[in-house]
Amino acid sequence: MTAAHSGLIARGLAKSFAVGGAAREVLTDIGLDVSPGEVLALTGPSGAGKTTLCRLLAGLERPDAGSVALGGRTLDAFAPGQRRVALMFESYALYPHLTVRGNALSPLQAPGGRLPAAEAEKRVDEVLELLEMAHLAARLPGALSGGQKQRVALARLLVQSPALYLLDEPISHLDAKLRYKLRGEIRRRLAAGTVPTIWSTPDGMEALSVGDRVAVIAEGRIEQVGTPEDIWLRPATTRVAKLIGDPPMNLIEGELLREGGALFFMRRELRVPLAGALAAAAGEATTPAVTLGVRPDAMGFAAPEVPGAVQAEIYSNEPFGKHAIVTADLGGLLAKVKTSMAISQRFGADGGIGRAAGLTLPVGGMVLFDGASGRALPGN
Ligand SMILES: Nc1ncnc2c1ncn2[C@@H]1O[C@H](COP(=O)(O)OP(=O)(O)OP(=O)(O)O)[C@@H](O)[C@H]1O
Repeated sequence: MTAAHSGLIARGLAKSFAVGGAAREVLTDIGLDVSPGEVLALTGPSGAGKTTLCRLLAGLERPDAGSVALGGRTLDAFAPGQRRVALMFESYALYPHLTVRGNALSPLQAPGGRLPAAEAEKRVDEVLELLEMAHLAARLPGALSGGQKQRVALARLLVQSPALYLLDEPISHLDAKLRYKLRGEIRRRLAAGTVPTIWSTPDGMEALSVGDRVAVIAEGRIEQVGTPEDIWLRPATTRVAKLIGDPPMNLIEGELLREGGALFFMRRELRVPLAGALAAAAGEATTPAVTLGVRPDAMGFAAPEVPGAVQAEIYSNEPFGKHAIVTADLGGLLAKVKTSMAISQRFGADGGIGRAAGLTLPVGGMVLFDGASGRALPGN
């Protein structure tokens, strides 16, 4: 394989595992490009194949098909130790007999990564400080919490100067405060360098926040690769739409209806006029069955009698302090609306469960998907 750039290039990777005597393909035709200094966030549900893909790239598993190049050379014949890949294991794999500092220093004392002692110590100090672990430097892993162990594994990764960083769920076990802080700090550090990074996480919002680009994987296939904005505004499939967002996009199955010159999306009493890009997308539909995607923060509430408001009933009302998630029942169809606390409180002290409300739909900010394949219609 000739490399088009000096980052990571993977083409046609496939992997099966034998389960109960039969081969089960867990990765199919995976292609990825990660440029030098780029952070590619890899996100997908549990079991999608994220860890297996990281293991293939690190050389810990052999692919059944496909090829990997890094820094302009093909890695396929290289053993893990020859690949200059820094992999942070989901299971941490710490040395139990070494202190936190000893674990963090270990890659800098190994052949291939060795640094002069003073420089190695300095790098470890700096990374332990960044990860708020300096005060635990003399502890053994056995005396650490799960989140602290995860930070030791992170430290051991960040001290290295590899040709590729692979971070497999690097901050999943940290408390929320540290997770928010470190995802920014680590991203900043990785993005300032020239090493390509893959950051795997099941959390779609974490992926949007850390990735220059995001690759969404489901059932062993890449569903979409794009900038965080692409993935957010133009999910390629309903699967991607279901994985991204807190809460994710509302997906409403319905039908297209042409009346006079106008196009509508219909689902029982819900009737949404389609204009602009949505009308163009609707024009590409091959069957009337479509799915309309609406982000929870794109919808609003109005009094039920306001003309154009969709008649709904409050199903649940969850206050989060800064905003609220109100679930509206549209005649058996539940839609989540992300709204302000002030509006959610207007429904009453009890949350207004069962009260009538009007739901207003956005003019833009919606996506139409083909009802059968779940793929976004061209033109969205
Ligand atoms: N050694 C193995 N033998 C058999 N099946 C395996 C093996 N390793 C992984 N699998 C299967 O491959 C699929 C992908 O697993 P993988 O660990 O790569 O997913 P993941 O996306 O990393 O999930 P998680 O977020 O839960 O870590 C799963 O169905 C898993 O059961």
